Amino acid sequence: MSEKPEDAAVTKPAESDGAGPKTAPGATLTKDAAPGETLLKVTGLQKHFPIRKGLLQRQVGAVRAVDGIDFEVKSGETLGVVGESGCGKSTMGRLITRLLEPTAGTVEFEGRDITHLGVSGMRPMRRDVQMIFQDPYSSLNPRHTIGTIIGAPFKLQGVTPEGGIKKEVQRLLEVVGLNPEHYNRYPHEFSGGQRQRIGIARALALNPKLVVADEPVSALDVSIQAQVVNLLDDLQQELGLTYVIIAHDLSVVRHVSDRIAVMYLGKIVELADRESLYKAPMHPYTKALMSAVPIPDPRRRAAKSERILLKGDVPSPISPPSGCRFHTRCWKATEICTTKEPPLLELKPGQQVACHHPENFADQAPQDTVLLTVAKEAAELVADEVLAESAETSAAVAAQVGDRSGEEPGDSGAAKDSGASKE
Ligand SMILES: Nc1ncnc2c1ncn2[C@@H]1O[C@H](COP(=O)(O)OP(=O)(O)OP(=O)(O)O)[C@@H](O)[C@H]1O
Repeated sequence: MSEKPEDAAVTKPAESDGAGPKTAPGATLTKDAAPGETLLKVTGLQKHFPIRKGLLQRQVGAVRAVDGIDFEVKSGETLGVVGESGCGKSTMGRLITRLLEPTAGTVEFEGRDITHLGVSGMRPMRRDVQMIFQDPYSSLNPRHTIGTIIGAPFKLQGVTPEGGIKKEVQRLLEVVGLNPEHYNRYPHEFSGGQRQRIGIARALALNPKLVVADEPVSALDVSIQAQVVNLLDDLQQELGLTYVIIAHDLSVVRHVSDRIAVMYLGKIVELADRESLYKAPMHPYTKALMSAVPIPDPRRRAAKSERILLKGDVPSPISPPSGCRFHTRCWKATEICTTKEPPLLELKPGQQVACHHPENFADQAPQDTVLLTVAKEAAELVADEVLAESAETSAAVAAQVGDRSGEEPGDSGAAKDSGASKE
C-alpha cells in the first residue's frame, strides 16, 4: 500500500470542528439498509493521478489507477477485492471511503450520491464508513496511548458516548479481545496482531456501517492472520457490519468473502460469488491467481499442483495495453483481445466476467482462434494439464450451451480451442 493511514478520516484534525451529535450509538447497531439491500453503489469510478513535468508543471500524462469500475456492496456482506500489487485496489478503497476525490464516476452510499460531498457534507458519513490499514504500527501514533488513539474518533466527531470516552474505549478494547486495563499503554508495547486489534477498535468506535479493510492481515505473521480474520468475522456477525476486504491474493479473502471482485490494471475483470469463483473461475487472470494459492488439503494438493505462472509484471497503468489489458500476459489472447476491450458481462447468474475467451464457458469470440505470439509464450508457462483442462471445460460448456440454442449469452457457435493450442 502506498499511502500512510494518517489520511484516514478519523485521524484528520482538519475535519474536526466539534460538531455533530452529542450521544454515541450504543453497542447494538441499528442499520438503515436491511441485510441484502445495496449499501454502496459505485458507477464508472475512475481515479487518474496526473503526472506533471517541467517548471510549469504541465500535465504530461496520468496514472490510471482506477479506470472505470462498477460494483455494489450489499448490507451485511463481505466483498473481497483481489489483484496483484499496483492493480488499483488501495486507490479503490480510498475512493469509496472518500479519502480520495474521484476523477469520474459516482459513489452512492445508502442511495445518496456522496461523490462530491465537501468536508462538512461528509462528516456524518465519516462515522458510517471506516478504514482499517495494512500496517498496524504506522497507522497508530507511537506517542499516544491506545486510550487516546481509540478515543480520537469521538473527539474528532464531537461525540460523547454514554458513560464517557474512557469507558467506551475500554469496552471496545474488550470487544476486540484486548485487556481494557491496558488503556494507558503505548502501541510499541503491543504485538503486531494486538496492534491490528487496536486499529480495528478505532475503526469500530463510531459504529460504522461499512468497514474497508486494506490488506488487514498481510503485515502479520501467518499464525496471527487467522486470529485477526476470525475477529473480523465475529465482529461482522455481532455488529452486522459490511466489509470490503482488499488483499493481493485469494488466500485471505477466500474464507471470508461472500463475493469477490478481481481487479487488473484499474479494472474489474471478474466479479462473482465465492462459490462460483472457486468452482469455475471464468477469467484467465482469476484462474492464475487461484492457482497461486497454496492448497492446505494434502489430498487435493497433488491434484492441483500445476500452477499457472504469470509472465512478467503488471504493465504500467500510465499506458495500459489496448483492448483487454491482460492480453500481454494471457495464454489465451487472440487478435480481438488487442483491439476490443471486453465488457464486464454477467455470463452466468451471479458471475460477471470481462473476457473474450472465458474459462468454463462458451467462447465469446469463437471466430478468433489464432493465438498471439505473446499468448504462445505465456502458454509455455502454463502446465499442459491446465491447458487441457481449460480446453475440455470450455468445450463442454460450449456444447451444453449449443444444445440449448440461444438460452445463454455467448451462444455464438462452436467452441474455440480455449487457447490450449500452442501452435
Ligand atoms: N498518489 C498517487 N499518485 C500517483 N500514483 C499513484 C498514487 N497512488 C497510487 N498510485 C499508483 O496507482 C497505481 C495503483 O496503486 P494502488 O496502491 O491503488 O494499487 P494496489 O493494487 O493497492 O497495490 P498495492 O497493494 O501495492 O498498494 C499504482 O501504479 C500506483 O503507483
